[in-house]
Amino acid sequence: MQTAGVAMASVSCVMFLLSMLLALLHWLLKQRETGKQSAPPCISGWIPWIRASIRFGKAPLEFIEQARAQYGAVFTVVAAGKRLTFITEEEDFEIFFKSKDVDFQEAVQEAVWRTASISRKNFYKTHTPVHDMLKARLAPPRLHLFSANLYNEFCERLLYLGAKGVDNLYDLIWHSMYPAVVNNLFGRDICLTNRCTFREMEKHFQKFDRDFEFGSQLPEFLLRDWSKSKHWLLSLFGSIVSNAAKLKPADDHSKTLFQHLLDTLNGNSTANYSLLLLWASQANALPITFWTLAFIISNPFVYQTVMKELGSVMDDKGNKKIRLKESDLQKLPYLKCCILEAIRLRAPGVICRKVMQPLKIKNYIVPSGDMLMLSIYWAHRNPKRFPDPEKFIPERWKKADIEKRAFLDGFLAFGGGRYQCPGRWFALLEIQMFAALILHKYEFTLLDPVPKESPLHLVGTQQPAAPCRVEYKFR
Ligand code: HEM
Repeated sequence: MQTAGVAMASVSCVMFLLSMLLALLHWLLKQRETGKQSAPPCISGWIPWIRASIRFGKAPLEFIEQARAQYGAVFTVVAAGKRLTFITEEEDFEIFFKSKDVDFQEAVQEAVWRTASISRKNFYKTHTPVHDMLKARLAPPRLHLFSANLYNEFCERLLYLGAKGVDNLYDLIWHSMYPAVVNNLFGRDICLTNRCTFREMEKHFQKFDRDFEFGSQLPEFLLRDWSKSKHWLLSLFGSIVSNAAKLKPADDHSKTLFQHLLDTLNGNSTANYSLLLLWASQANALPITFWTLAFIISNPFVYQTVMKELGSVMDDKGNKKIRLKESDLQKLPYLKCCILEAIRLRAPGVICRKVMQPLKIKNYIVPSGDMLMLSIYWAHRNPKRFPDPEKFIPERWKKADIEKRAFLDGFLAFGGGRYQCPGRWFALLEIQMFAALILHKYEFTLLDPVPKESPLHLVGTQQPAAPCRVEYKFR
């Protein structure tokens, strides 16, 4: 009787376990089915994975557009083991900038560690205060604190160009603009910007900038040259930081942006953040200045219109010392339209956020852990927003209220949301001031066609794919 009872109990126990197992199996199958249905199309698989990675790595910008045409508005690329989910339609961009289920800091933290050796702990402690300080210090009401000094720095650098010459336009901009802006933000000659020591710093910074994207993703031992330049720059900033601490002015208005950065960091990762600030302030603004000047000089009607406008604000002898204040720049709206149009055409390849909770986009569920990617470069080629999108048409910006610092709808070059680019107003100031001064002082002739943009990089604005020589002489 007892044994029969035990046997019955064991059978029902087994039955119970079996039914639980079946239920679990059924649930798993269902999950797989719904998962399959709802995740965005994924470009992966064994052979295609390698092929996708290689194609993606060789010309990532083109790859995004081809994948969109083939797979639709939302798709995932598995590249170098990471899931990157792209959204390409404007109606989905609000989720990217505003959803609480996506995160900026989680998206960039690893890249910040790889490029500037800022630990996760230090990053979370300091990132938001640094961002807020930069946003406040570089806000429009404070730009006049930079402009007089920036003007003097630019004038001095332009003296080195002499009365005439031939040069690659990109190099010419680099050598004139980079030391001037670094002096302006960090303090005069504090970052080796005097003529003798500048070349070494320039060499390391250019190497750091060129492979920044790879450095942000790969271990350093795979990028020996890049790593050498990174550590050279970090150790340079190590000594700059300790010197700067001794020279700190007490008055708030006399401090450079760099000194405000040191105050905010209070000893945490100071050299590391200084390197990131140097990179963020140069990596996009310099190529955009190149494109602005190249587009203007190569287009006779635009060039003439810009020069007419400049003539109405500055005296017409380029080699005389003229003054140009921040308020004068407001009298140059056409030049500003040219800059904004150049930024539209050469906007950053992608920006990203990390998905923290499964995210519904269209009929798909994007799994947590994915990187959500938005290509500003392609968003700026939406013909509904920007008719004839590939053409350089400064006139399209007449519709924007430039005086009130409003951009055109659909223009996203500076990102958006909580961590939008804090340097955007300073960027527009420096590019406009530099372009006004150099165009007023020199007459330019292009010796090469305007090059195409390099398809290699996704992070930041595009660099020219080939040299572009110009001849310049005093007006
Ligand atoms: C035309 C020039 C520039 C362009 C197109 C540009 C664009 C951008 C973009 C797209 C982002 C990412 C925003 C996001 O993900 O939503 C960014 C971030 C940033 N930009 Fe700019 N930028 C420019 C110039 C500058 C300048 C001149 C500075 C400094 C003086 C600067 C400082 C920064 C910093 C510090 C960040 C990181 C913000 C953070 O981590 O919180 N940028 N920029």
